[in-house]
Amino acid sequence: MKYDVIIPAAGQGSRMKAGYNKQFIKLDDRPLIVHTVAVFEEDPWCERVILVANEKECDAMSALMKEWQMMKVRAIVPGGKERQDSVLEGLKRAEAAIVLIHDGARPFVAKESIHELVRTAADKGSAVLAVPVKDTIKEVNNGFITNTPERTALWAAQTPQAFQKDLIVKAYEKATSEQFRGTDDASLVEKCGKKVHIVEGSDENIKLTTPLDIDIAHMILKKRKKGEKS
Ligand SMILES: Nc1ccn([C@@H]2O[C@H](COP(=O)(O)OP(=O)(O)OP(=O)(O)O)[C@@H](O)[C@H]2O)c(=O)n1
Ligand SMILES: C[C@](O)(CO)[C@H](O)COP(=O)(O)O
Repeated sequence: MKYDVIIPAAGQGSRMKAGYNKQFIKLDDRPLIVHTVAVFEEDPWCERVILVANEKECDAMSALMKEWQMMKVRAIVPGGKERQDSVLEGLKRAEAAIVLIHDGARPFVAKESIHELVRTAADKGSAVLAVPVKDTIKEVNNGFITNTPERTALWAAQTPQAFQKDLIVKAYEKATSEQFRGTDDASLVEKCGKKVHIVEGSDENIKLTTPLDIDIAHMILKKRKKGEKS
């Protein structure tokens, strides 16, 4: 089952406080973005990788992809102000009937999860990886708790998020015309009144967001080298 993947990597990485885009942080021998792209380079189901980069970093990304022989990277396109703007630019270059969208900052997604996600999206239209929430979540206003939602109904969305191409293109068109802003891609499809399916992911599929995540990433890499399962 074939798919294209859009990898938005055009953020600033401001919460990482590295002083430069976190995509270039080295984890063992390779920069973060190379770890992420390599997952798809090595997946026979993946046809094309469309990488979205900061305008000023397109050349640097291109040099990295050549250096690490990431042959499936067919386009490196300049991104936009927010993640949603960057994904929209990437979507213009997608060709396959199934399109995945995956954060450049999530290098540890498992191939088995990707395949289950692709199968579900091909069958049902759209699917996202997610994990059940472990903490109790509070809604807060002006420093006071206003609600404690029932935890069994709460899941934390991850990426990849997978869609039939026509569906996600239409969802992005509608969001653009209605100026709707979502923090993930599925929320744009939900806005169209379509059902999005959940595929249970893994706690290892972290998004490297703050400095502590770098330590966690090193721990995951070490564990994987030893061949340990989570
Ligand atoms: N304008 C943007 C903003 C984000 N992203 C990408 O979307 C993914 C998830 O976003 P996040 O982890 O929030 O990254 P940043 O926006 O870089 O981080 P921060 O919010 O801390 O600046 C990242 O791979 C990031 O590069 C993007 O392509 N274009
Ligand atoms: C898409 C996402 O990774 C799902 O968890 C997340 O919402 C992206 O976060 P961002 O801070 O909006 O980039």
